[in-house]
Amino acid sequence: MALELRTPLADSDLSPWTVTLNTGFLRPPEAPKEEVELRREQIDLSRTQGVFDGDRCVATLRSFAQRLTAVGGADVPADAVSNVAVAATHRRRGLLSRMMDHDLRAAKERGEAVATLIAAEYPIYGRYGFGPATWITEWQVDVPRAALDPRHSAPVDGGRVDFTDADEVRKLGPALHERLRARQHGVIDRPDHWWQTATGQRQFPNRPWTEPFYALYRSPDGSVDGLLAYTADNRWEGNKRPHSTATVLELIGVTPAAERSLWHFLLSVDWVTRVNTGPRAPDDLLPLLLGDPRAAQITTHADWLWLRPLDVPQLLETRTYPAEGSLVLELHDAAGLAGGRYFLEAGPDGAACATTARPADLTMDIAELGTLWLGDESAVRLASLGRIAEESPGAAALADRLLRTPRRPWCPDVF
Ligand SMILES: CC(=O)SCCNC(=O)CCNC(=O)[C@H](O)C(C)(C)COP(=O)(O)OP(=O)(O)OC[C@H]1O[C@@H](n2cnc3c(N)ncnc32)[C@H](O)[C@@H]1OP(=O)(O)O
Repeated sequence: MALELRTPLADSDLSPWTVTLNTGFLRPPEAPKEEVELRREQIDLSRTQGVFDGDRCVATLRSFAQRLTAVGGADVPADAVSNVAVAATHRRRGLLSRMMDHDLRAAKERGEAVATLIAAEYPIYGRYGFGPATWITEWQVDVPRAALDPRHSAPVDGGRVDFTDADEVRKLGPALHERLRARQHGVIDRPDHWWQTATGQRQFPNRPWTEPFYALYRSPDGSVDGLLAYTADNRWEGNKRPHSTATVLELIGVTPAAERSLWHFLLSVDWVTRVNTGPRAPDDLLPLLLGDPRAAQITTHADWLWLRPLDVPQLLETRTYPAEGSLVLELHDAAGLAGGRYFLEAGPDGAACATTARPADLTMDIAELGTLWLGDESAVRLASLGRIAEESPGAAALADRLLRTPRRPWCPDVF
């Protein structure tokens, strides 16, 4: 029997679709009523695909509209790809390729500048034109060794840290996050339902929920500049010695003072002897805020947000550039979505990008532009690896002067 790709997904298909997704993600192979209800509210069925073998759902993929912050703080419309699963009984028959092709073409037609995803495994998505664009580092901090100045448990700048609750987080968090989005490239927007699930107001039935501790940092003028959410176990060693681990679910600050104050606050909570930071930008301030930076051991360092360019002029004209320069980029795109030769003229006052007949300075696959666009990777390094061809001498170094950023991009969210 032919395998049928259904999109938009019918409401009645949502239950088998959920079972297939959960099975692929090695979660209990069921679709509890509450979970289906939650998905019905949160997902866009018109952008959801299911492949059916007769009555059986054997593959899932969905996308949704997202905003992604470019270098400089403006954002671009993105096609966020998520919930990709193919039943183990039907793997390696091209079902992912079929669904991805359908999704990317639809995104291109809608005018979205880029597709985004967080890859379960590194080798899956490069073939579709995605390149890793941001990385994350997780640290585990040995608190006693961190040698913190005990006076720093309260903000040193006249600001204050206060515990708060989920209701207040839902009230104040979105505006704070919008300020983060306007200053940190790589951040994605958060729909209302993100705040509901992140604060336990709506819960997936098969995922255990522990109410976290919340704290807000307020600057001396009273503005809410930082938010911390963490859980802590309550463990003791023999001889009544506390040995608790705090795990950060969220720590965002829109000023260095907010970040510093929230880290120092968390590291001074009594009984906490270990802090797991969760996924941070690799250049997070944390280790250098410690008296002994070696107290922060890296536990994970991994690729995070992957980007697949769909509209090259829109991408290159939306971001900012620290220097003047022009480059001709020859981009190969096997899927025929965004390839071509583009002339970029960029400078601190703005940029223009359009197709051109001029000779190329750099030739690369479209995935490499996905890797370069947020400024994290070096074109010189990619040229050394043979992933970029330098057609005119010095073009890779010029690309680095134009594209790279002093601080690294960071996407704090999973989707
Ligand atoms: C954004 C997210 O949702 S990430 C979550 C991804 N999902 C998972 O990891 C859940 C478990 N895995 C799966 O469901 C499936 O194995 C998938 C979705 C990863 C792949 O689905 P499939 O339908 O088997 O992929 P498909 O047959 O279209 O493969 C296309 C090509 O990618 C390759 N490929 C697919 N998955 C992998 C992988 N995990 N590692 C390496 N290569 C892979 C295939 O070998 C094939 O190569 P070819 O064209 O050279 O023959």
